[in-house]
Amino acid sequence: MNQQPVARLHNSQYTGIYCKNLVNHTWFIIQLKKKVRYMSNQHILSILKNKIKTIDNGDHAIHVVGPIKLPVELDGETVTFQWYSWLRRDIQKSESVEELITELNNVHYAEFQQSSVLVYGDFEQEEEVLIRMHSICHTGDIFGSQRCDCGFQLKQSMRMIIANGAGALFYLANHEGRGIGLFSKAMAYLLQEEGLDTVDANLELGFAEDARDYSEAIHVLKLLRQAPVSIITNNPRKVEAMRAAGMNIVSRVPLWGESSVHNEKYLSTKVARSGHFERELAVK
Ligand SMILES: Nc1nc2c(ncn2[C@@H]2O[C@H](COP(=O)(O)OP(=O)(O)OP(=O)(O)O)[C@@H](O)[C@H]2O)c(=O)[nH]1
Repeated sequence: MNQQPVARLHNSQYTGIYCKNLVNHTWFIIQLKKKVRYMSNQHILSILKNKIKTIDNGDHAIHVVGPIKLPVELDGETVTFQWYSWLRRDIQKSESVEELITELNNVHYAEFQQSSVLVYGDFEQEEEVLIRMHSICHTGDIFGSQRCDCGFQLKQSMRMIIANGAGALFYLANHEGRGIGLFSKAMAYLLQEEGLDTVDANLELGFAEDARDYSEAIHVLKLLRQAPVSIITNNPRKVEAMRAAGMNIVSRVPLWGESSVHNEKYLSTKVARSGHFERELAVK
């Protein structure tokens, strides 16, 4: 019988070579994975980096992401806006866009609201543009509550901007209940059900009548456009705030909806106590 020569390895030799190969192989896979991850990170970064602008305000930064194409259904038609969102971060140390992106999943941003702006047409260059600084209203904008005119104003200002050919709708997420927050607004509603008006309800709860701040939105507006704008509002304080922040407001365009049994008191209190312009007054 022919005996085939068998090359035998001692166990230890065999295990040694096997381990060496395994180590080489594992090292190779790890390096490959690292490289793929690095390349994919670089790719992801290159997609996002060009779409993020940072406004450095010394103690805080405002990161603005966009434009992002947003087709919106309005009155049975699809209208395309360019959407931007922004994030304010207090600055401990200056932070690169890469660091911001890498950290995104460590911070629970869904717990905090972020604001938006919907831009229509050539907002930067067009001579006459309309803007709306819209304060978030969970009940009016989302549920269609008739206790206020917010839902109507939101949609109507979009229509007005489209009809004008260019403009921007700022949706200000930290303005709920004129700055008191949703939970407090719910309590203000309960007090209103007992006869208090909107102003007294806020005051009784220990808040200012109107605690809104427009500075962040104004920074973002200035990033998107330097030239003068017209503002859609019935609220002279918005106009004053914008002018005080150095915005050139050429005119104000009013925005009144229908009054009903549900919002009558709310609308009349705006004029009687919050200084809103009356419906009849000419545009200023
Ligand atoms: N505190 C409080 N806030 C309310 C009430 N009803 C609506 N709001 C909030 O009021 C804000 C809208 O502000 P308004 O005073 O209606 O209008 P404005 O923004 O000052 O003025 P316009 O530009 O003319 O609309 C939204 O944030 C709503 O959530 C209410 O009864 N109490």
